[in-house]
Amino acid sequence: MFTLADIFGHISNTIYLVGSVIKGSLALRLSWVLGAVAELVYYVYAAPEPLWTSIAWCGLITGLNLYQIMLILLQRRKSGLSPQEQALYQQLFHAMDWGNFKKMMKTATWEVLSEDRIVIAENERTDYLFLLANGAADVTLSGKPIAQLGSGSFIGEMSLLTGQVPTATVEVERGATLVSWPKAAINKLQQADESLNNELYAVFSRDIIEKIKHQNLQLAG
Ligand SMILES: Nc1ncnc2c1ncn2[C@@H]1O[C@@H]2COP(=O)(O)O[C@H]2[C@H]1O
Repeated sequence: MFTLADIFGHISNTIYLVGSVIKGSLALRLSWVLGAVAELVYYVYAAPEPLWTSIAWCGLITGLNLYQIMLILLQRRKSGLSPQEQALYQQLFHAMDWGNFKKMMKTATWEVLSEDRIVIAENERTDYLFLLANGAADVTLSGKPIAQLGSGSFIGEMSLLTGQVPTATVEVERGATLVSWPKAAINKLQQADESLNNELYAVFSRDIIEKIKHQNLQLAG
């Protein structure tokens, strides 16, 4: 039969376990705090007398992690970027300097599509670069499907790089979260800052490599 102390011991270790599986330093720190608090209760009731040395260690671990959580939250607030933008940075733009990414995000517009939308049509000049932050899109050429795009894919980066007309038609599915930039704003940033320009090339290269890898798998399969 479990005693109250046993239950808190198990709760504590379950929290540590879950916290270790979830990605992200904030989740890990939170699990350390919650786990240490549950462990502290365990040490109060596990023996006839509270185990003061272990309780003191739990208190110290809780305090240090609370301090680190505060630093992470302060850093996030100072960064001036929304949690969505920060997630985008971690996922796709980490090759870019944080300040340059912020400059890019200033010219970006976020939108959740209420219906399917053709954002780029083959051979028709477009004034925008898109990023599918979340959702799916179909790429067609002369009406034939050639690829499917998932979260984290750029749309229109090829024509932005070549200066030519778009190579395909892209229809984004309803419910998708789309980020868009006026190409003129991106070009202006590229011309004003060589490092930003190089970093953007690195980001696009990664995207195009992923597309080629995906295409290769489709061709092979
Ligand atoms: N084979 C492909 N796989 C994935 N995406 C593609 C493929 N061909 C074209 N695209 C995307 O469709 C877009 C059409 O406009 P762009 O040529 O500017 O940029 C293109 C890419 O973003």
